[in-house]
Amino acid sequence: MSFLLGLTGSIGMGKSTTARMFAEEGCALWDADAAVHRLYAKGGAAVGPIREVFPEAVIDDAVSRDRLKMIIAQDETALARIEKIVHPLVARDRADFIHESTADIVVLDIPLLFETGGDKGMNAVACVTVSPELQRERVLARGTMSEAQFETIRAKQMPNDEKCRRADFVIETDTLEHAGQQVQDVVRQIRDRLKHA
Ligand SMILES: CC(C)(COP(=O)(O)OP(=O)(O)OC[C@H]1O[C@@H](n2cnc3c(N)ncnc32)[C@H](O)[C@@H]1O)[C@@H](O)C(=O)NCCC(=O)NCCS
Ligand SMILES: Nc1ncnc2c1ncn2[C@@H]1O[C@H](COP(=O)(O)OP(=O)(O)OP(=O)(O)O)[C@@H](O)[C@H]1O
Repeated sequence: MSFLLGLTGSIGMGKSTTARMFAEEGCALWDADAAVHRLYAKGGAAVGPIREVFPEAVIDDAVSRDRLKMIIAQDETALARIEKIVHPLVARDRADFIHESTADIVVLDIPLLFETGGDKGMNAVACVTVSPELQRERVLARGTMSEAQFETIRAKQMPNDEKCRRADFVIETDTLEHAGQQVQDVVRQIRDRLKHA
């Protein structure tokens, strides 16, 4: 059984970038957002259940994220109803990945790890962090979200300092070089632990 390292952090804090650094160190990588993309795509397991609740969110047999964002902006109960459909499907995808993996360390990139109680199933948790100013700048620079959408998502997430307090490792994503050094250090510590276990 692989060592399960949860990787979390608030929106735009650098999870995906840091996750790729873990993959470069030989860890297997599972990405919750990528799982959601597969579930929403044509043939994905979320398409049918979403269509039943929000028929207007499905275009060409795939879930439209733009439509979902419009629905969420107009109806404050919508996100919770979407989550109720999506989260169990994501959990199944993750369990299958862990079951099939042969790597010594599996890194699970999960934005809502603490919010959904997923941290309990991990051997350790790493949290990425950066200043709120840089976070905002990075998210808005992507151009995929308005300021209001960013604030809605951020308000729903556990504050980042609390996530960092609860994590076993904190990785500061101020520069790529600094983050890379911290990733190597975390991997070294875990492999040392596995050697002596
Ligand atoms: C709201 C949606 C349509 C926005 O899509 P979009 O492509 O613009 O953004 P993306 O999915 O990359 O999300 C950006 C970031 O927002 C945060 N976020 C996304 N969904 C949620 C949520 N339900 N609660 C809190 N934060 C969230 C995460 O940090 C995520 O990484 C999409 O995120 C969605 O369908 N969310 C519901 C499913 C879900 O709960 N996903 C979270 C991972 S399991
Ligand atoms: N260590 C770093 N140094 C400099 N820039 C970084 C670093 N990590 C991430 N970034 C930049 O910050 C932005 C957000 O990073 P990334 O997409 O990895 O965040 P995320 O936490 O996965 O986002 P989300 O929660 O929205 O999915 C990107 O533009 C990325 O290039």
